Amino acid sequence: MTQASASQPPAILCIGSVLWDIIGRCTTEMQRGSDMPGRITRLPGGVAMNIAMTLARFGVRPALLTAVGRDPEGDELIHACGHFGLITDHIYRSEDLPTDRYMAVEGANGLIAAIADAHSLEAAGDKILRPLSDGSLGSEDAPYAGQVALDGNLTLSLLDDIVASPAFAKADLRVAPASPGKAERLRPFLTRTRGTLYVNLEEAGILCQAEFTDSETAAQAMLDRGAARVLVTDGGASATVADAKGTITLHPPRVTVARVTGAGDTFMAAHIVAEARGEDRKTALASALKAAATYVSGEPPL
Ligand SMILES: Nc1ncnc2c1ncn2[C@@H]1O[C@H](COP(=O)(O)OP(=O)(O)OP(=O)(O)O)[C@@H](O)[C@H]1O
Ligand SMILES: Cc1ncc(CO)c(N)n1
Repeated sequence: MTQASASQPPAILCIGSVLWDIIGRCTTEMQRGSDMPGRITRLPGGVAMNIAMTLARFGVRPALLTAVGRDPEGDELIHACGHFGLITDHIYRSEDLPTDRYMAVEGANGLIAAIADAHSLEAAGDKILRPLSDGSLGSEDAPYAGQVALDGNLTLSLLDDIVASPAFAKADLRVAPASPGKAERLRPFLTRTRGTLYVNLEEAGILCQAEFTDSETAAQAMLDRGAARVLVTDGGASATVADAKGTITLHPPRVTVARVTGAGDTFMAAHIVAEARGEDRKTALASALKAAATYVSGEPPL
């Protein structure tokens, strides 16, 4: 695997959770208390990692900013990140914090339950951002001016610092909630009118304390609450991009659904890449919808 030279800035930074996903899968339906045979896998995961891996599939080479322990699990995770072509040089390696983990149980009836243990990421706090001030990726005089994908596993207080920090003043911030349960953490992006938010209809509802039935109404409500720019997706139904220039709503192509988990990450990564290619608002939205629909249909994206 090739290593990026120190002088070559990464195309995009992915900041947030990078951890081991431990997923138990069972092919029959499960309920609370079920004890079933199945398969248990361990894979690199975390929202920042998932976005980075998806970006890498689209041909860009992201750098990760996260906390990873100096334990054997951490060494293995760093090695796995390198295997996917991700830049790991700027990751904060903690002596005393263990590598984070996420655990989910999936039955034939979908996700039964999941626990995200991102305590080390939370405990590391702004230490993960040091490369943006120590000169390796940016400094006070020359803040990082590229694209940044942020994940909602960062604490509300760190997200709040990021939107206000001079280190991010020039960055093109793109934010995704980790889960509907953590959507609340994105509130700083509403109050500070900065960045681009990628949410599904449910997450838009949580952020606006409302219930929406279509992406356009949800996107408009997010702007009314202070968001600078927002993309709202709604599965096989419409998706909307909205900012001060107005709103555009398009539908994804109709596909047969083979898998759904990861559709949101694919949409976000494809949209970031489309805009980096210089596509206009409508074309970039159409590209992202098509890539995510293709992913959902089970074919490789693009
Ligand atoms: N049934 C579908 N038919 C066509 N495209 C789909 C379908 N479901 C999802 N997609 C594509 O994926 C995009 C994102 O889907 P969705 O709104 O379900 O995201 P999400 O809820 O964040 O996904 P995730 O399951 O990753 O959390 C949609 O805008 C669309 O392009
Ligand atoms: C922290 C965390 N890790 C992993 C996932 C799924 O990969 C998630 N939603 N959140």
